[in-house]
Amino acid sequence: MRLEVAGEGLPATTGAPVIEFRDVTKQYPDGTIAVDKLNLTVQAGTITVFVGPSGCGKTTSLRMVNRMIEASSGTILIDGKDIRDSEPASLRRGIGYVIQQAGLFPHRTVLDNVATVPLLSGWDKKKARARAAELLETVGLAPEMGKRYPVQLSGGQQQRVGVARALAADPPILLMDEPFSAVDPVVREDLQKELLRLQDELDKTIVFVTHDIDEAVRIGEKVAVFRKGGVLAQYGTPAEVLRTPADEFVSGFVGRDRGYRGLSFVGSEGVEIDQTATATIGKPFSGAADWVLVLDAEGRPCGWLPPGATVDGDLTPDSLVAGGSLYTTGTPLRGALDSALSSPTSCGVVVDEDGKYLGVISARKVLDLIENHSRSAQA
Ligand SMILES: Nc1ncnc2c1ncn2[C@@H]1O[C@H](COP(=O)(O)OP(=O)(O)OP(=O)(O)O)[C@@H](O)[C@H]1O
Repeated sequence: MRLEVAGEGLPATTGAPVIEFRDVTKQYPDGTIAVDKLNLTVQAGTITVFVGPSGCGKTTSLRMVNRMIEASSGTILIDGKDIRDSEPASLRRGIGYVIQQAGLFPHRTVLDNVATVPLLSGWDKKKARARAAELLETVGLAPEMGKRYPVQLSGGQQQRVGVARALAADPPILLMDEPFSAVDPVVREDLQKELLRLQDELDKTIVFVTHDIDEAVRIGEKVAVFRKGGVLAQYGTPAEVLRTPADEFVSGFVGRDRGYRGLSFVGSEGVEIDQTATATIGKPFSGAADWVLVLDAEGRPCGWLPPGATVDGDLTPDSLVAGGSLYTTGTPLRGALDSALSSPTSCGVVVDEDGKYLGVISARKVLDLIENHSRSAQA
């Protein structure tokens, strides 16, 4: 039986490889040119994102790497070796494949879904299940989820299982085709963060397809923007694509609000931090006319005390209004804006790397910095 699971086979032990597309074209039998003379190098151990509008050849490009689709002309090399010199089945042993909706087997438990690849590789059941359980933990799923069937999981959980299954053979390459597009934005952001965390640990060469530029710049170390006809419009770091779009098509695709997106790459230099009134939890406090930021004994922010709130004796967490997100100094400016906008006082709380209070930053000041930044970018 041929199972549609890429990455099947024996564990691969080589490090992260380089993938090179050299003059790769794909023309379908009906004459459609899906990919047109693609030249691109996916660097070892990076997450490279293929992004572009629908029908621009992203999926075709991705599937040519594991030979689910054969190129019409040109060459794809993995670590310098032409993929046509490997049997598709053996090639796919080193390539995990994750798709939208996870593509799990509905009649197998989650654990058995993940164990599929090791079992196919001849592992005994016990060992394969132990490996599967380990992988569920790696992708952030509780062990008891292993007993469930896919339909009993949320979309986000199913995607995690899909990732665990693709990782089961420890393939050095991971191909991910719109893996997170069927889940809601909050879960999607969680999955993106999780993928970045995983990649820190695993060091794979990952090619990730999406039509969402926000997703591309969030997770990609390199971004390849495709246009209709399978033409590569620009290939660069997210900052390069956002700051200096190669042409009208890319700047249109990246969008008018790219100034805001670009903040992800602007450091916090020039951010002025102010001080605000603070109080400490567990200590006596009688209230104040303005907002007061409450810290724990170690100096970490716990929340805000509203103006005019009276406290009878020691300050307790019950009397606090939850703060917004915290902004860690030295991280990109976008976090400062998020922090200011999510704060009940419109002042974001700035902390050091240990999470200890340093000061506050007003939304006004962040917005001024954004304006200066976009003026200098335009210049
Ligand atoms: N089997 C096929 N036969 C003919 N044309 C095809 C075939 N598969 C894809 N195409 C065409 O090739 C082009 C590229 O398709 P592809 O699926 O690679 O694009 P995509 O960028 O991944 O799109 P999407 O984001 O919508 O998935 C499209 O015009 C598509 O209609």
